[in-house]
Amino acid sequence: MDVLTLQNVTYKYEGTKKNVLKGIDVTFEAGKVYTIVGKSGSGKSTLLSLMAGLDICTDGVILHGKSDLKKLDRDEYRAKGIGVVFQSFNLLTNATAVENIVLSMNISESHEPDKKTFAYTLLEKVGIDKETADRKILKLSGGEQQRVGIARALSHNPGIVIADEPTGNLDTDTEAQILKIFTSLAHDEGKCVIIVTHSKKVTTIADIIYGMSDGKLVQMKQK
Ligand SMILES: Nc1ncnc2c1ncn2[C@@H]1O[C@H](COP(=O)(O)OP(=O)(O)OP(=O)(O)O)[C@@H](O)[C@H]1O
Repeated sequence: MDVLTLQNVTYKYEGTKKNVLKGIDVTFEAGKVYTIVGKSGSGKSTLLSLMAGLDICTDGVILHGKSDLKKLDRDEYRAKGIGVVFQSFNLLTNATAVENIVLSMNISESHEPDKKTFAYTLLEKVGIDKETADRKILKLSGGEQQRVGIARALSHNPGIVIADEPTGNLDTDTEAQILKIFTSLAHDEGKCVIIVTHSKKVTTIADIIYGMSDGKLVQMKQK
């Protein structure tokens, strides 16, 4: 199933002259892991921010299923359709892991009857036990924080998970553990997982690798 389709997507930052993205055509399907690689400044994060509904393209169309992101309620799309994982985790450091998840569920107006129990279950799924879930983020390791970041992205059960350098701050072993979670989300749960990365290790889990070069996306490998 196609979950995200980009047709001739072009983007220029306001007040600048140069197109950062130049006519991108690509389809992302459910159940697959995609990685996007490319030099610094080639436009990867810009592309992710458009797919995450944080901005709209200057030209072209992005479809979520059959719905045009330009016409959709993008707040709703961000709250329910897509989960985002950041390199720097972006968690509330003075709150506990479980509080971070519950807060995110409140923001996305989750209808889950018992949010706290659901949050513990979600955290357990990504390898965070109850004792760790009750600790403040500041007292968790980088790998644990990223697991919480993934659980938060999953808290509204999105069909698409996008991640910007999700293992950039982690050691090799921890990176491998986090990558297992992403693989399982795609292959066992049918989510569409899109990861921007500079890490060779991350590209090894990809079903499809795209290279971004000067605002254009080129398919490099398909399993
Ligand atoms: N807010 C902005 N205003 C103007 N230009 C911007 C803005 N943000 C990014 N750019 C420019 O857009 C281009 C693409 O940037 P982008 O962050 O998408 O690249 P990237 O491939 O993600 O790089 P990196 O790997 O370093 O994160 C760069 O030339 C950058 O300078």
